[in-house]
Amino acid sequence: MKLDELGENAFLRQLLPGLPGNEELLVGPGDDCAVVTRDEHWDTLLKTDALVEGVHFLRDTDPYLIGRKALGRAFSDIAAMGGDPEHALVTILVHPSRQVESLLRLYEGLSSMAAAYEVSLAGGETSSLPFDGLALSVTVTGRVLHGRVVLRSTGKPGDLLCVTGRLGGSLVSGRHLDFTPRLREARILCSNGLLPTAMMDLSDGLGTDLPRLAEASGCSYKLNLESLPLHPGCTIEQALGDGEDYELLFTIDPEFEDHLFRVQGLFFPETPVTVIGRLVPRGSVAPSIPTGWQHFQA
Ligand SMILES: Nc1ncnc2c1ncn2[C@@H]1O[C@H](COP(=O)(O)OP(=O)(O)O)[C@@H](O)[C@H]1O
Ligand SMILES: Cc1ncc(C[n+]2csc(CCOP(=O)(O)OP(=O)(O)O)c2C)c(N)n1
Ligand SMILES: [Mg+2]
Repeated sequence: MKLDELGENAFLRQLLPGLPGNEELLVGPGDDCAVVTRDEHWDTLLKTDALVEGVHFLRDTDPYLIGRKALGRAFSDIAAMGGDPEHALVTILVHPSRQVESLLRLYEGLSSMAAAYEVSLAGGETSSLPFDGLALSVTVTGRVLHGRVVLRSTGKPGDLLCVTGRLGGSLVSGRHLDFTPRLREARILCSNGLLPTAMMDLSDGLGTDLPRLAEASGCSYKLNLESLPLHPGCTIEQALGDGEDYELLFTIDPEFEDHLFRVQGLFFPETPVTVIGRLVPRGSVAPSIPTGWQHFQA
């Protein structure tokens, strides 16, 4: 069977359950990052992410922005676990005809994003690609306080569904190349006595990622489409389907709603938080909403 007949989700459902773990692996495939034990204070987060010409950026995209996006995407996943990034390794696969200067500029982008969060670029790998193109793979490690990691799978029926920022139009606006990973907001949400019950980042679009969080948490969901925080000029369909918002989708106990907005107003008033619905017991009919991005879709 070909991948485009199966689709990304079904392929991963087939692939992931058989993979080996070990005693130190606390959270394996299925969440934004893997979690591994470190010491009595910290757990380690592991993330790898690919960026491919023609899929995530175009041939004429400024390489500086490609570099920033490559690392920013992985940082967004670290944020979604309630952690902080520490080190990065970068693999580049590139056709020999490409300009050296463009790769150096790509590394300026990587370096600027790394430096902004005091992350080391600790090494990587370079290989030639036997056909025209450029692909990058970024692996990032991070840390999270021992026992305080926030998973996708721990939301409870009744919890409020919340998003940071605004949604939609990432490709047409160019925002998919120029976003701030929500590390600061996630850190604040995970301290200050709030601790989201579940969290993930929005890379494939709310229409794909919300059902993933709900399913992982063993819940269904109610979504108030009118409440979605749209980027100016965007439609509800775009907010659900465009993807690459790199915002946080998280759930909290409704008891903490007032506290959430006090904390947001005090510590990150520039980033809105919006309640967009709630988790409900599984069995309730999930609304049918347009889905977002899936690799290998024909
Ligand atoms: N080729 C693979 N081998 C092992 N695990 C994979 C592979 N591809 C994806 N995964 C795992 O599947 C889950 C979903 O992947 P992905 O959609 O890329 O996550 P995210 O949207 O958070 O970046 C992740 O936990 C990831 O580790
Ligand atoms: C040239 C181009 N076409 C389409 C898109 C839109 N797009 C590409 S990948 C993607 C989804 C996110 O990428 P993925 O590799 O699935 O990230 P992950 O879920 O693994 O974090 C979207 C919306 C784009 N950014 N650039
Ligand atoms: Mg994806």
